[in-house]
Amino acid sequence: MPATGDDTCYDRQAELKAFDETKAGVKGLADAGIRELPRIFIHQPEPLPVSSTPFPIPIVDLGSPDRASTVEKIREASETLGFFQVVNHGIPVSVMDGVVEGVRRFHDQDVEVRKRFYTRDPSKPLVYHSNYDLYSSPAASWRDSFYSFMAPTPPPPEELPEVCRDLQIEYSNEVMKLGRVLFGLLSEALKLNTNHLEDMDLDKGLAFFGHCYPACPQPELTMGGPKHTDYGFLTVLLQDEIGGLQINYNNEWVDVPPTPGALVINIGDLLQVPVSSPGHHTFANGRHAMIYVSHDERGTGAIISNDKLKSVEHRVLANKKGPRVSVACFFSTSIAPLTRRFLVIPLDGLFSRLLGSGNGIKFWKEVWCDSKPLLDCFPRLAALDANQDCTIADRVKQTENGLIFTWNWRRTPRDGREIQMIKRIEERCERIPIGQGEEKWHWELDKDGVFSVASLRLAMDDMSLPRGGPRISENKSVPIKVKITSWRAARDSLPTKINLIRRGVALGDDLCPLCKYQPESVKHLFVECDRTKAARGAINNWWRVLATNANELNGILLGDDDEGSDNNKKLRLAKNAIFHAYIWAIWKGRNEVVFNGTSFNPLLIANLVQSETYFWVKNRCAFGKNLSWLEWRCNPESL
Ligand SMILES: O=C(O)CCC(=O)C(=O)O
Ligand SMILES: [Fe+2]
Repeated sequence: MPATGDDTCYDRQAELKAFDETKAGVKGLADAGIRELPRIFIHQPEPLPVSSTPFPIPIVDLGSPDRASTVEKIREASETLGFFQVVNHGIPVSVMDGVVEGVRRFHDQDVEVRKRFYTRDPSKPLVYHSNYDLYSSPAASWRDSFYSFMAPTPPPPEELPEVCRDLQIEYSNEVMKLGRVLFGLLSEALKLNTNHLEDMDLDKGLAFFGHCYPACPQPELTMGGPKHTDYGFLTVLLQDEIGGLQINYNNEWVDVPPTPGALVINIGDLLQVPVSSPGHHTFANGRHAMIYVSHDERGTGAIISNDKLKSVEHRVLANKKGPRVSVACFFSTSIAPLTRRFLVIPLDGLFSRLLGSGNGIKFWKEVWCDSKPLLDCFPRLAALDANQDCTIADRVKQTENGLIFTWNWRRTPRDGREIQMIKRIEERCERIPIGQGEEKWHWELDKDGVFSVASLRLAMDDMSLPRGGPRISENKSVPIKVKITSWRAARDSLPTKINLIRRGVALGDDLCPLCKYQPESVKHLFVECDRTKAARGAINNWWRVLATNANELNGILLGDDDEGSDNNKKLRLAKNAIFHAYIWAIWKGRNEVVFNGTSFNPLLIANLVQSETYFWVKNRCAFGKNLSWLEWRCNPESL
């Protein structure tokens, strides 16, 4: 049995750090000729099977004169697979081959040269590292990458690595042109004017990623790239001849074999954006609402594809052959301060699902009592069920005397592990309020719980216009998603355990997931909990901004109500940003404990607050433009 993350004897964080500090990436391990994978790379077995029959990923000929049929093919592929390939796309083969070679050369450089680019600081013109989520993912992947934001504002060429700079620029320019063509076709596929998506500026921001998947000694134990969906609008992927990319189609992994001359195109989360029908269960995939706001930032919302186009899960297998090289270009708005006409609102936690009898939800296959489907958490047990497609109502019912389970196993479960797993599932079910009748989605920002774009806009206005109750901060240095979190904390509407219980959600206990000592209210979590006090202490070791002994949430920011004592506006803004970052980082850290079982580390919170606020001040405030990381760390008062 391979070692996994829940083996407490091993200091995973220390191993991750040691690996990261080599700055040599996975390539360094492969070059050293290691035979056995370090345990940080070992993944849990994947529950979904690999498809036994090859499934062709459609190839769309962009040179075809029959536009209607091209649009139709793209529509069909984008609505089902979320993936297609394009040929005759206008990018010369020489440019494609050139950029793959350039990326290969980058990763082949001497380790000392590579090290100079190795960083986790996203403000650098070129970021090179192994596993962007090294410290947060359950297992590291056998991949190194570098990336740059090539549009709307590319870095000065001299900041890009010499071995691939020209190719990176040339290829990105070509992808930008292709992007306009693709967004035109996608607009038509959505029955909109050809220019619709381009006019919304979806084609304006581009990130270039150069991935390298070195030869792996034990590919069956790890992944080249873990399963994920792409965050942005649209991805243009160029892979070399080795292969390994797979997509999840009907709960099977299907290969996307390399096709010479073709590019792989896939829909990202931001183009899917399902919000208008939150009752629809695919909502669990959609993490954001994209509101298109007209020029005065007060127009009506328009949702882009409203769940028509699919952002589909994919992964990359590790391989004994290698290194495999790929170039992924993402059109996205999260890049740079692209345009102020978009507001991307994170919807995590703004919807909560109120379960009915569970008649329409698959017990094993859909997300309902955990952050993943039970099939992913308990694949062995799911395989033992005589009907893996059963609904929640088939397996569990709420009665006056509590929950009644109706299991239907192929054979009697064995004592020991299997019985234990059944107990664990039953415990999870106990935490979820199973009711009667239909499922409902409760929209947190509306008192009736009903979602509409209008209610979202109203809530946004409510946050920004002068009315009673807490208002959303006007501090422009702070991103909206962060301000929403602190606004919700101030109006006591974050789903802490106490608030969930108040809303009738039956939880096992009401204890704070961090200290496990006091009930988790907003006030406890952000103000009273010793763990978050420690985080404020750690932040104060750098810059004394937050009170550790406050009695109320709005007493945390030191000096906030004594404006006269601090007449430096810049400092006031920066300190206020730290307050928002603190709330946001605590909530994020708390959710990681609850949903991913990670531990809460006050020092990491302090680091996150320090680095996030640095980027906000630097990128979002005119006065922060020339701020250096060193100044921010050593002498923030010098702002
Ligand atoms: O390397 C590949 O084939 C896929 C990369 C990918 O999925 C990504 O960068 O998001
Ligand atoms: Fe991807």
